[in-house]
Amino acid sequence: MTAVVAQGTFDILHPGHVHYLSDAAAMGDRLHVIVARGENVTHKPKPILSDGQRRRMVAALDVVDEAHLGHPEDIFVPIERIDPDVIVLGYDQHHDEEHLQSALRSRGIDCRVDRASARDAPAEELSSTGHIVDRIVERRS
Ligand SMILES: Cc1cc2nc3c(=O)[nH]c(=O)nc-3n(C[C@H](O)[C@H](O)[C@H](O)COP(=O)(O)O)c2cc1C
Ligand SMILES: Nc1ncnc2c1ncn2[C@@H]1O[C@H](COP(=O)(O)OP(=O)(O)OP(=O)(O)O)[C@@H](O)[C@H]1O
Repeated sequence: MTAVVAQGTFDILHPGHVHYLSDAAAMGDRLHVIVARGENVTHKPKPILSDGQRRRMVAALDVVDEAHLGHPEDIFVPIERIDPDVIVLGYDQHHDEEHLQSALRSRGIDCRVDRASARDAPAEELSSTGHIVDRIVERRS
């Protein structure tokens, strides 16, 4: 049984999220998703939806076996509990594979790090939360 971990913000679900999570699910038998706490999202605007709502929406996806809310301070706490065989990063996530791998090793966590593929979105599709929010603001203002 290969346990896989994927993680992200997942604010306002779109087909890009489904692609990432389907890709991650295909790399093992059981997919766990860690949903980032809003307070820890610092590289882009804070999520619109609450931590609990984002976690519940991710949990409702077919490819997801378990969705966990992230730890507020230490990202390795949920990893230690889940004990995955592989962590699958999103194709564009800023986390560095080598750096993450050595941090895992120094915590005594034996797990490899892989990356999901990018997705070719059809032109009419909005597959970025930032673009969906921009479109809403443009249409409603
Ligand atoms: C292996 C791994 C585990 C993570 N676990 C958590 C966690 O437990 N709690 C959390 O808030 N964020 C966690 N994150 C980080 C988020 O997914 C996200 O990268 C972070 O909240 C910052 O968002 P931003 O990078 O888009 O600013 C984890 C990231 C990685 C790579
Ligand atoms: N169109 C896409 N194709 C492939 N993977 C995607 C796509 N959109 C999102 N993902 C993956 O899903 C991960 C989790 O999504 P997250 O909600 O953190 O970011 P996002 O949807 O790209 O948001 P934003 O547009 O605000 O940056 C992303 O880091 C990314 O790797």
